[in-house]
Amino acid sequence: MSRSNKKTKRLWETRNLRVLVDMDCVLADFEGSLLKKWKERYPNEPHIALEERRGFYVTKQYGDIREDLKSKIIEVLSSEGFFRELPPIEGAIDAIKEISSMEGVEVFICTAPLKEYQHCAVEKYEWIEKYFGRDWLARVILTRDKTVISADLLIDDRTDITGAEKNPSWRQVVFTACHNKHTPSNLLPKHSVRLESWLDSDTWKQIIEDAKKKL
Ligand SMILES: Nc1ncnc2c1ncn2[C@H]1C[C@H](O)[C@@H](COP(=O)(O)O)O1
Ligand SMILES: [Mg+2]
Repeated sequence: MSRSNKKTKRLWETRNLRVLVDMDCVLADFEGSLLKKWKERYPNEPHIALEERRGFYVTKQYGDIREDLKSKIIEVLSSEGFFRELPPIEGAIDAIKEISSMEGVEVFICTAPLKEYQHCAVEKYEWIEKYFGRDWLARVILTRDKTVISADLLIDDRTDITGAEKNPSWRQVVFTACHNKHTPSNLLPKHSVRLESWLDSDTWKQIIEDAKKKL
């Protein structure tokens, strides 16, 4: 086979590695910001320190303390500016830009809006435009069912993702967050790997390279 034919063959045979990246607790500091705003809004109510957080839904853990705290937490989460003002998680923006510039890799931001979507959905777009630029708006997937989205990897903090598709095409990279850091590895999704921090670039680069080899 001639050199130019070989190149053509490679172009036909390879496809991009598709990586979905979650926003809350992966790119944006949802939990830290919620705790800060909760204490400001309700200084006389009990709060749950990040070290004490267990289980994905912060709303449930507050509701377990006292039923009415759940609706108060939802009020803070759904208030104007909550999602727009979330600070980025350390190293996240640079890491995602670097992953997306890697040869043969495409990145989409895949995030679930609150059912109280009025501010949340719009502000998620504003946040992405602010930190990634306007071009990235074409890479946003807003869905409450991530199982139906086709990809190779999903980087997400939630450890019990379910939906209409029983066998999602992606393998999960469990991003460590306050609510899942104590979850033992036997309770993590099948075939998942953990990523502790975006600052651990050796690990995320290895995960991407390993996934590329499996294409
Ligand atoms: N830890 C959380 N507790 C309650 N609600 C949460 C938490 N993390 C995210 N959320 C909200 C915010 C989003 O609108 C949806 C799902 O977020 P996602 O990070 O896309 O799974 O739930
Ligand atoms: Mg999340």
